[in-house]
Amino acid sequence: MTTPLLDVRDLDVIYPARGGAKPFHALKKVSLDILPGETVGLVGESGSGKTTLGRAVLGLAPVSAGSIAFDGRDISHLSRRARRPLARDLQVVFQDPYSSLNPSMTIEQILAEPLTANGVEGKAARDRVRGLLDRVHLPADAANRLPKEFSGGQRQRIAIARALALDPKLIVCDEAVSALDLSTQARVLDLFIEIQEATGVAYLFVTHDLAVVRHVSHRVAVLYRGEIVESGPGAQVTLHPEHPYTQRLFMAAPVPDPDRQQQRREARRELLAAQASGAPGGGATAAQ
Ligand SMILES: Nc1ncnc2c1ncn2[C@@H]1O[C@H](COP(=O)(O)OP(=O)(O)OP(=O)(O)O)[C@@H](O)[C@H]1O
Repeated sequence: MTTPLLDVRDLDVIYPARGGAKPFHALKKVSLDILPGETVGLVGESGSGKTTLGRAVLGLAPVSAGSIAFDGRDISHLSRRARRPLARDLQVVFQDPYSSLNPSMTIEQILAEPLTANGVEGKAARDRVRGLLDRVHLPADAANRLPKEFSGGQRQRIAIARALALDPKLIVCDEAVSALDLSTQARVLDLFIEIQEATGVAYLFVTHDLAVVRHVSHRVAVLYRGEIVESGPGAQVTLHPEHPYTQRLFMAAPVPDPDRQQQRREARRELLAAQASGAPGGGATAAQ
């Protein structure tokens, strides 16, 4: 059996009380693993805790109970300093390509920064920057330009190139295509897949967008109010969801195939009718 690259076990995240608000229990006993080279899509409605899980993996949210192991090592409670070397293997691509790149740095400087911090300098760094631009299908002369000279999709390619600079094993993609228009989204998603096929990188793909999760994920986990209510192979969870919350989530999502859309409408009507009559499997759910 392959050892997971990321192994989250019984994770609780409780945000401390602040400004008169009570502590907030954002994740409850969440378990999830990602194998090397695999994409796990994490879906759920707004506020379900998706970003919190990504942030906990990155050391940006408090681990109140449970554990997070990466590449066989417990990283649940590392200090900032102890975490630094992890940046080689564990990277992130955020949603907003407009705020995630330093506007005063050239693309070469942006891409060279993680390289320099890891002792790759001079010609080796310049060659690597050229290779990274090529990897994300941007021209070599992009190196001398500033972020403001690029479109949203191109900026996201630059953010992806930066995440790839040190050949990471896992990238947390937090709503990484949500700010892009649909056709740009599709091209950037295809780029993620192409990069994975070429490098073997794994992704934790955090998204509220079910079309996105269908497109990229080998496996899907569904979060509802801080708990994973269903997980399994992508096709199984997205096409034949078992948990009533997942059924509602996916049936409410538009899909491009009109036949499939019709099937979903009918299945949704049946489910709602079953819920209204209190039939088994149609009513008492964690979603209520
Ligand atoms: N720093 C924080 N302090 C207190 N509560 C927080 C904090 N960050 C998030 N929360 C709360 O935790 C819950 C989960 O938030 P989170 O951002 O993880 O959800 P999400 O599923 O990613 O939502 P969205 O899709 O809207 O980004 C929300 O109720 C949110 O208000």
